[in-house]
Amino acid sequence: MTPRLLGNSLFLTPPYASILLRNTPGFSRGLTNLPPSTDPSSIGGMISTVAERLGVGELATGGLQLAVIGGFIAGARYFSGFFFDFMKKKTVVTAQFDSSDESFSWILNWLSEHPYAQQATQFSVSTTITRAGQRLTGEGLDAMLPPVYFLPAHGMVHFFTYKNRLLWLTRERPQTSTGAPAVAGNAIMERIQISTIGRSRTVLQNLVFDAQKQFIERDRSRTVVFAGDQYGAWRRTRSRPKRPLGTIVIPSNVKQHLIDDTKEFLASEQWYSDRGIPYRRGYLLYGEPGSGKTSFVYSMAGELGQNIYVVNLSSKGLTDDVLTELLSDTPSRCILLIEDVDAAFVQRSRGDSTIGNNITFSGLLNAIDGNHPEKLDEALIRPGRIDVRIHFGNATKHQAEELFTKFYPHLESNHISRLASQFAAKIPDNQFSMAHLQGFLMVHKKHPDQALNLIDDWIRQQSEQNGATATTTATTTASPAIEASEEMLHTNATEPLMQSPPKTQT
Ligand SMILES: Nc1ncnc2c1ncn2[C@@H]1O[C@H](COP(=O)(O)OP(=O)(O)OP(=O)(O)O)[C@@H](O)[C@H]1O
Repeated sequence: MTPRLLGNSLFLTPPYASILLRNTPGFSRGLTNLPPSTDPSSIGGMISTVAERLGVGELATGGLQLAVIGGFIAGARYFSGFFFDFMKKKTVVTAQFDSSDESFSWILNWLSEHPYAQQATQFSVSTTITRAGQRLTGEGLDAMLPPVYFLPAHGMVHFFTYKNRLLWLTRERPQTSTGAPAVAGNAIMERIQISTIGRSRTVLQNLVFDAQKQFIERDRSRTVVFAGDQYGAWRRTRSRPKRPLGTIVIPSNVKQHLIDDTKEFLASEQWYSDRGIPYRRGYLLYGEPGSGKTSFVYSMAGELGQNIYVVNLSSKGLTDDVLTELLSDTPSRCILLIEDVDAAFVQRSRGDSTIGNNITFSGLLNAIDGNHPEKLDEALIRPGRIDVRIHFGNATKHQAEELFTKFYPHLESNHISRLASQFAAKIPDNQFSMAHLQGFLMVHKKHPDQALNLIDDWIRQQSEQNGATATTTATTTASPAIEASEEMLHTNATEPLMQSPPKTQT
């Protein structure tokens, strides 16, 4: 191999030239062993001639040859890469999807349903479709089995067709300049690139829109839940089948009132805008654990066709700034679910300025109000922040009866309503949470008669256990947090189940 030939091949076939350079270990050694050429038509010969005219010695002539050839090759490599990129830009369109973005999930979902992914011989198997490490789980057809997604494998090129066009795809994990895997959030970043020949990007754009539509379609019958992370970004965490409101057992007048209230709110954006009032409505759900507060929010989300954005005030890493960032970044229409708000009341009543870990009460108000410092001294519960308060208590007899009936929908209605009223008659009012009763009925989910026969024993057992717990609690000092929160709950326990401050709209 002579430098001249190599030089020619570099310019004539750019892509191969760079491979040649990388894969020819003897090349540099061969170069250093080259004697100064005497052929005047070769590059070496030309250099020798120039060197002779300049009166340079033989050793120096060899060095000069090396320098010129080295420069020549470096230049050739640079220009070949440049040329290759230039040609690629002119002839290939590429769409890139990073796992830090929502669109990555659309593409993965689309790919998992594309015939190519079903037939590919090199494929990866996943039980989740991840976006920056966030799991989309629990979406299998069978609730007991996780879903399985078949996806094109990493680190290779996959060819497939879309609308009669040949496309190719690569899936890779990008690296940082130090060679470490790039991360997005707390997960290793992934990148998908889809390319096709041509200069028009219409085909790739259509693919993206198809993928988006398919993804949204899948979500239509589901409620999608996003959680705020410590960087102030919303991450999709899961989607759940919509829970019908009928499965939530609370007084029907309250339920209906809330449905009407929220629907009216959703229809009055213009009204708020005309009066310069912030377009939001706050609902405070408070009361006993396991009384259906969270379930009710999810059902309302399904009923209203809204997604849920959850911030937990006790989560680590949540600061005032992060909270403000999150709340200012919610979509114009959504349900913002702020969990553990009681932490705010409890610690404020103790005189603490911080809630949970790193956020302050004023920071919370700030974030809710859209960052208006002049409102900081106002309490959290006032119309405009919290417009409706709903108390969720332990199960009443009436709720127990309804829960029982809903548990056995397949049984003959007269029979089941007779059993249900007998069951309810045995349940003491306001003693057990709905979650607790649900747990008992789950054990007898196929045997309502058995449930009725065993409920007395269960109540006795629970009362004994509770008695033991109560004694233990009485002998230990209750934490100030518990005392304070009790105070607040008791104040409201005598109120009707739902209270609504005077409406702003008349
Ligand atoms: N009123 C209710 N109607 C129907 N199911 C209920 C009701 N209350 C509780 N449940 C059931 O009990 C379980 C727990 O309910 P949920 O998580 O909604 O309670 P919660 O009030 O939000 O509790 P916590 O305050 O501890 O978060 C759920 O499976 C739910 O189906």
